[in-house]
Amino acid sequence: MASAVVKPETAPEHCPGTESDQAGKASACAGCPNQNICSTAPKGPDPGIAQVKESLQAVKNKILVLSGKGGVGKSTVTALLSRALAASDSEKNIAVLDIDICGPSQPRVLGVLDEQVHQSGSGWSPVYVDDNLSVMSIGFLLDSPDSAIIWRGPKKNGMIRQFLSQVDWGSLDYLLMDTPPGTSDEHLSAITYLSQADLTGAIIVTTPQEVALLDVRKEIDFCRKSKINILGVVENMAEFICPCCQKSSQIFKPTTGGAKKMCEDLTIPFLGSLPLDPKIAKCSDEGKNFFEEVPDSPVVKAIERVVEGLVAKCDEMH
Ligand SMILES: Nc1ncnc2c1ncn2[C@@H]1O[C@H](COP(=O)(O)OP(=O)(O)OP(=O)(O)O)[C@@H](O)[C@H]1O
Repeated sequence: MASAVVKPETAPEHCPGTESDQAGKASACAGCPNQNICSTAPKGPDPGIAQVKESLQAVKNKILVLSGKGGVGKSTVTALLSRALAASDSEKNIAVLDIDICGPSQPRVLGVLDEQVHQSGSGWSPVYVDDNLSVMSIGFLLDSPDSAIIWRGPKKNGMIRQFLSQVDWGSLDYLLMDTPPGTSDEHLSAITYLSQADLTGAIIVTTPQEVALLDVRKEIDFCRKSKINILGVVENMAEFICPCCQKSSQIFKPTTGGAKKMCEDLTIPFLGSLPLDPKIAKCSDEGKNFFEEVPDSPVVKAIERVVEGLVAKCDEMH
C-alpha cells in the first residue's frame, strides 16, 4: 500500500514532504515558514506506523468502511455487519473502531452511549457491546454527545494514530473501521498508519442513486491509487418492502443500473443490497440490537448474505 507524503497545511506547492531527506533543503522550501523545523527535525517514517503494525498484530482482518456520499448508511451498515459477524460465531471476536472524528455515531448505534473508556497500562480498554463485540470511538471521550469536534488535520492525525496503536483489543478476527464520508484527513492518516499493518481491504457503502454512485467511483479511484484492496460494495436502502402488503418499491431509483451494474462495469465485487426498513433507523436511534428486535425483517437475511460474501473475500486474502 502506498503511503501518503506528509505536508503541512501551509506548505509551498512543490513541498518535498516533511519526511523527505530534502525537507527544509529543497529549493521549494525557501521562504516556507516550516523550513527551519523541517531541516532540523528527525527524518524517516513516522514511528506511529511501526507502533500501529505492532499493536494490530493480533487482528486478523482489518477493514475500512468507506462511502462516497454522507448519509448513505455507512455507520449503520458497519454496526449491522459487526453484530451479524459477532452473532455468526461466538468464538470469533469482532470490534468496531469509529474514526469519524467529527461525527462519531457508533456509541449511539451500538447502544453504549453512556459508557466510558478506561486507560490501563496496556492502553485504552474498548467498550464491550457483547462478549465478542467491542467498540472504540472518540464519542466516548467527549463531555457530551452534542460536543462538536473542530480539529485541524494534525490533531486528527494524532488521535487516529492513538486509536490505531493504543487500544487494547486483545485478539480479534475482524476490526471494522467506520470512517467519515469521502476522502478526508482521517482517511489519509488511517491509510498512512495502516501502511505496514496488512490492511485486509475496504467495503464501500452506497445507495442506488446515480448521485451517490458518482461519488463511489471517486472512492474506488482513491482505493486503487492507494493500493487498498476493495472487498466489495454494499448497496443500502435499495428497496422498501411494505410491511402490510409486502410490495417492493424503489425509493432511491437506480437510473444507471445501480451498484451491481457499476461493480460489473468496474470489475469489483458486489456484496449485496440491503432494503430500507424504518425499524433500522428506530433501532439505531435507540441503540437496540436490530437482529433481536426485528428478527423477521428482510434486512436480516440480506445482511447475512453480505456477511457470507465478506467472510469469503477475507478468507481469500489469507
Ligand atoms: N437500510 C436502512 N433502512 C432505514 N434507515 C436506514 C438504513 N440505513 C441507514 N438508515 C438511516 O439513515 C440515516 C443515515 O445513516 P448513517 O448515519 O448510518 O449514514 P452514514 O453514511 O454513516 O452518515 P455520515 O455521512 O454522517 O457518516 C440514519 O438515520 C440511519 O438510521
